[in-house]
Amino acid sequence: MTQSNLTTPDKHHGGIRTVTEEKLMVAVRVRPLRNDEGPRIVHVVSDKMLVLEEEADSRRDVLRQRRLNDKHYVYDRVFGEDSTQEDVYDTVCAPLVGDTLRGFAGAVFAYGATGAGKTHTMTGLMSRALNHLFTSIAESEHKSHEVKMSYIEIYNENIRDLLNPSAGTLELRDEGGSGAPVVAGLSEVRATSAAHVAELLARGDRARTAEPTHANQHSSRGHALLSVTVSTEVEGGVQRGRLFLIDLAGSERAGLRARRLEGAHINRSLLALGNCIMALSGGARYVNYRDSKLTRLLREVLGGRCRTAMVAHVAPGHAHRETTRSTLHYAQKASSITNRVEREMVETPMHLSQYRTVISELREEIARLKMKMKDDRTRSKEEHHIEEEVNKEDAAESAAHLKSLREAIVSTFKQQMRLRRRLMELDSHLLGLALDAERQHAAISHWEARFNRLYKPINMPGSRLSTQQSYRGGTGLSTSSSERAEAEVAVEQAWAELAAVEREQENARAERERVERQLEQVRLRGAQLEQELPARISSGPEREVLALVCRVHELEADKLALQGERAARAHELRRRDLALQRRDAQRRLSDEIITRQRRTLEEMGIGVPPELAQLYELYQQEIHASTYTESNDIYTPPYRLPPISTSLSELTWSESSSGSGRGSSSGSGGTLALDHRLPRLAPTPRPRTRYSQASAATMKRYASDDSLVMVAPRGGDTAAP
Ligand SMILES: Nc1ncnc2c1ncn2[C@@H]1O[C@H](COP(=O)(O)OP(=O)(O)OP(=O)(O)O)[C@@H](O)[C@H]1O
Repeated sequence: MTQSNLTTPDKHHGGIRTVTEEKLMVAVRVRPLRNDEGPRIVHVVSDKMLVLEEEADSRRDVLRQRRLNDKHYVYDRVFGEDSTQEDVYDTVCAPLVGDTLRGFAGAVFAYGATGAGKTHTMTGLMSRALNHLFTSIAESEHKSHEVKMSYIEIYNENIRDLLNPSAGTLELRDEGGSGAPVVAGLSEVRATSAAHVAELLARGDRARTAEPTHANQHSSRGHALLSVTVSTEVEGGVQRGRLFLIDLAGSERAGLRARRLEGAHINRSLLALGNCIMALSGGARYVNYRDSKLTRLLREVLGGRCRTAMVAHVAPGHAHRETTRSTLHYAQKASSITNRVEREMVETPMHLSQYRTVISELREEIARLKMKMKDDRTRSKEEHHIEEEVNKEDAAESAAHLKSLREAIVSTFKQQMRLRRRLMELDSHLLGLALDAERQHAAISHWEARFNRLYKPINMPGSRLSTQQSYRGGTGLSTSSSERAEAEVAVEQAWAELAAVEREQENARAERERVERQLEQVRLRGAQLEQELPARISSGPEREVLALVCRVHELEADKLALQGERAARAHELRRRDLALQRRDAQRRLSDEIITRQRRTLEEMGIGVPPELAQLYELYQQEIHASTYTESNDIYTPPYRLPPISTSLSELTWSESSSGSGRGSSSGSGGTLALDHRLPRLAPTPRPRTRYSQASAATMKRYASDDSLVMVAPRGGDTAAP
């Protein structure tokens, strides 16, 4: 990454912020030649140059013509076939890890055709980068680092959470203001050690979509994006560094029918990426990132404040000439992209009410100080000449004392601000922890709902032992062993996370109490010092100093007000996301309960009481109305209540069934036949939006899922027993 420029004052933090303009670092890695790829056409000439052999136009003077046609490419770095994973890591990635710890954003992305070696490189980089990160943290003087990671896959333009694959497809939302899109509902896992990270990565890699292609037996069919965030408490806020490691899917020409859609999506997103690279390299003022989810997500990496490295991959054999040429061309274009790299310093997000309290306290302080100045001015007019006479000999001593008093006031004010800030950080941290805990509870409930379904001995919710045992001991439902294993891992992980969160909550509360006590002491001291002021202030310059202190208070209050609004918005978004997830989980659970109840009624041959039938119908309509809207961008339910089989709707509720202890009563005996039929469902409307299309597909899936379809009893038009 070639650096140029410049250092600017950091308005927000009173310090110096370094802003550098840097070119994207471009490296090319050539993987070893395989037997089935024809002769070698790529030759690494030096660690910065390679040559692509071109075909001669005629058979005469082949050698000479080749030499003329051969194309030389120069990059920041070229890795030959015998390069090791360490070589690539040390050159490309290691510097970015150091930057991440210092609050910068860095990214490495692997580009190239299918089978060219992207995943090979990125797997090596990911594990090395995270190990390096934890080693550096252990050696660092700052002990307040927090590492969080998320891992997603974009496959067929759908975003999946590789650390929580059961969450389904996630939405990409544009967050107002910052411009950086947000993946709603994405799990950010707190990573505690290198071993923990290795386990998370392995889990994520297993969840990736891979299939054989003509060029690669284990081809990754989606783009994988690993994001690691390191937050470090520093004076004045939290410094946040981010590292993105991106393994792009490889384009492929094969026309296999089954892979056409997938290929189209991969090519579309890579084309969009290529277009962005071309636009950025040409210095275009407008770059269209919106053509694919990949480019929307990579906006920051390509044209933002990120220090970025691209590792282009090529296969050296003749069979891949066209794709190799195209990769080398894009890589060359990419080397002229420049990013404006900045250290990211974020004020810890805090709840608005916390800001309000501090702001009103500051304003009170300002008002009090102003009063003092006024009082003093009045008094000094009246008493000025007397004071001058009486204290002439003490003037020098008084000035020195006043100076130290002023310094003590400013210093206690600074201490107060630092402690208040710390308090707000801790409150915010506690809020975040509460959200984390909720998230873990939601994950546990999710698996409970899937595995402990309804007709088994009920475990007390929240009981760790019972939940964990239920996965080991069996639930009595037929679930595959791989699903059970997945559940077991997920639940254990969630409980472990929850325990860590609870420990952290205890620590944060203890720390909060300590800071609160300190703050009280400092405030008392400040109040005592201010008591001395009216009697002491006698000169214009001293009054000016006091006015300045007021101004500092005012500015601090305004700044906090702005931060408060921003933080409140971010917090509200997070809260809504979580609420949506929970509603969705509750809805799914209700659907499941209703479906199973109806199925049981049917299997046992019990008719449906009319009131219940009406409720079923209302529920069905309600679900339909709330999920079937034309522009429902925010909430796409992954499940729909399955359609009720027509024959079931013709079941009647029979009074006579009460004799066998199954039915319930109303009216006179006998079959209530047609008057109390289960209401028919409203006809399924034609899908109009992509969401409703997805829902229609989901309905279809339900209909073909044996475990969920309700089958009416054989024979007979009505099923009354
Ligand atoms: N530098 C290398 N040294 C040794 N083997 C390599 C190297 N690069 C790639 N390979 C091997 O080549 C094969 C294809 O590599 P890989 O899966 O990384 O390709 P890819 O570019 O990620 O392909 P796709 O886009 O289809 O996922 C793998 O078997 C991998 O182990």
